[in-house]
Amino acid sequence: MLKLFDAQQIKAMDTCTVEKQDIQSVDLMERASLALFESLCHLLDEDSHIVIFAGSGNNGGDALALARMLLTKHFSVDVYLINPNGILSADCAANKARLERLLYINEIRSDKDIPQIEKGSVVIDGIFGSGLNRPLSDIYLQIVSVINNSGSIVYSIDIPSGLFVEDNSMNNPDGIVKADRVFSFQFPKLSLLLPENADYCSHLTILDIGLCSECIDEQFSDYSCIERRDIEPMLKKRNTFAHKGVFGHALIFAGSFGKIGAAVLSARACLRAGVGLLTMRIPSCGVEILQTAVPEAMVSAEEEKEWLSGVGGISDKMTIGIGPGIGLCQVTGDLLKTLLTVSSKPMVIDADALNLIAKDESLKLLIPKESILTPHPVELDRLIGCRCLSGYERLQKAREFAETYSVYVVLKGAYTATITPEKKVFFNSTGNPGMATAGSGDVLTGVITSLLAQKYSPFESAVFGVYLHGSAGDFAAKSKSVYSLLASDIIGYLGKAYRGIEKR
Ligand SMILES: NC(=O)C1=CN([C@@H]2O[C@H](COP(=O)(O)OP(=O)(O)OC[C@H]3O[C@@H](n4cnc5c(N)ncnc54)[C@H](OP(=O)(O)O)[C@@H]3O)[C@@H](O)[C@H]2O)[C@@H](O)CC1
Ligand SMILES: [K+]
Repeated sequence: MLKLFDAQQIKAMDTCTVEKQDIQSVDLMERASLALFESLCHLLDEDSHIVIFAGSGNNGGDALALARMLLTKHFSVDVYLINPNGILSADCAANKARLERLLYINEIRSDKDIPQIEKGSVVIDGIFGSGLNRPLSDIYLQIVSVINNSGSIVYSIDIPSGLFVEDNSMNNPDGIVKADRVFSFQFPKLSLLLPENADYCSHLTILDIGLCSECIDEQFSDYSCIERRDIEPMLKKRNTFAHKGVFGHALIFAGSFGKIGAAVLSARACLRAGVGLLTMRIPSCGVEILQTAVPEAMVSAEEEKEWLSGVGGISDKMTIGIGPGIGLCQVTGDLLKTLLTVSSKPMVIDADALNLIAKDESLKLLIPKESILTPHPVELDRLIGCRCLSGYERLQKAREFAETYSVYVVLKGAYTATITPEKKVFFNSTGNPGMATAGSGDVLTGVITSLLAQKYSPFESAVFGVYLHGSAGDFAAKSKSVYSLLASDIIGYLGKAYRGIEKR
């Protein structure tokens, strides 16, 4: 699991590593720059012209060390050191001295010194890193504007200059470098996983710079990234003598007139994710459709033709999922209230079930503890009753919600975040933009309900389900492309996603 840290913690681990490994901080900078150099070389052409912008802190120091390394490979390099106050960090000054022996360093002290960037150049952005402590102004704004308007490929060191590590709600969007790729040292930075910052980081590479693991373990963090090695041990092996009764009985409430497709998708996904038995509670208009499309599912037909109004037959043995395509009818809201009242086991709540809860405050208190709620950002905003101005704010509000109601919130997005009742946040690392398509959420509900029915804990059902869903989506995108991917394709690749987890 990759932990995510704030700027102070990063500094503390830096200092701790230098102490524990008995090295100088400039040696750690050399190690970081070497990791960057090796990774970057794969992306450069022999005749690339490289324009490096270095700031006065250690991010600038990294950039100057990188320039020296690129010269050893005979790249054409221009270096601009932005130093309006004439004060450099010690390690930046050390690297300036080393580089000066090999290359003339241009210094930018006023706007007259800002260069035009030659067309076709590759820009390295080493102006500010995790030490940024205020939005950019003056000369820095002008330099960022020149970089962003240059049409060049831009690679940022550690984090795009001008972007804060965590909260950018009060930042100036014009004062942030737009990077084609960010090479982040050791850990991703929280802000790079939030949707409002998508323009500043098209691709992300994490570089291992050998920070001391003891120093990392000492630092507490509420934020982590889930990796495959965290998921693999969760997979429950199947016993030779297993029968369908062992793998749980899911009961999914889904569909309304015109939205029976949502029920079909969640049913198929639930079965493909391995549940033993599945009952679909649907309005009667969907019975033939569902029985034809998913013969493996049982159907509990609602008396109403077009929407759900009654809970039907439920038992304690069943694991409930509710929401895909159910609509917002008052009678369906009443059904949801009854269901929340009579159930004490965790359930999966999605889509219009979340919107119905948002409409009736009293329902929130009825949600069984440890249930899994799977909102997209707009559904989350409705649920908490306010329009969040940033992904960062939304994440904090979702954490408060998860704690207040003792539930797991799966906040869907490019890096879907599973938030626990303890307010811990686990970002997912699989998935792709092709999955931003109709029905993708219905598939996720089916998968998570399936895992919960198979006795995965609510935490495992959420993080494993999200990982599996994303991984199936990645296989689907490889075959169908991100443009043509359908939610049904995700279901089709759930088996391959399982194989991927089971392989090693
Ligand atoms: N993680 C690791 O272990 C390793 C980290 N390493 C690298 O170190 C980087 C962090 O370095 P850092 O702490 O020196 O901060 P960095 O961002 O370079 O500069 C901060 C300086 O800028 C200033 N300043 C701030 N905001 C400003 C503004 N808006 N406008 C103008 N000035 C502003 C502020 O000074 P101030 O003006 O506040 O006095 C301060 O002096 C990190 O990102 C990574 O690249 C590797 O080398 C080794 C391993
Ligand atoms: K940077």
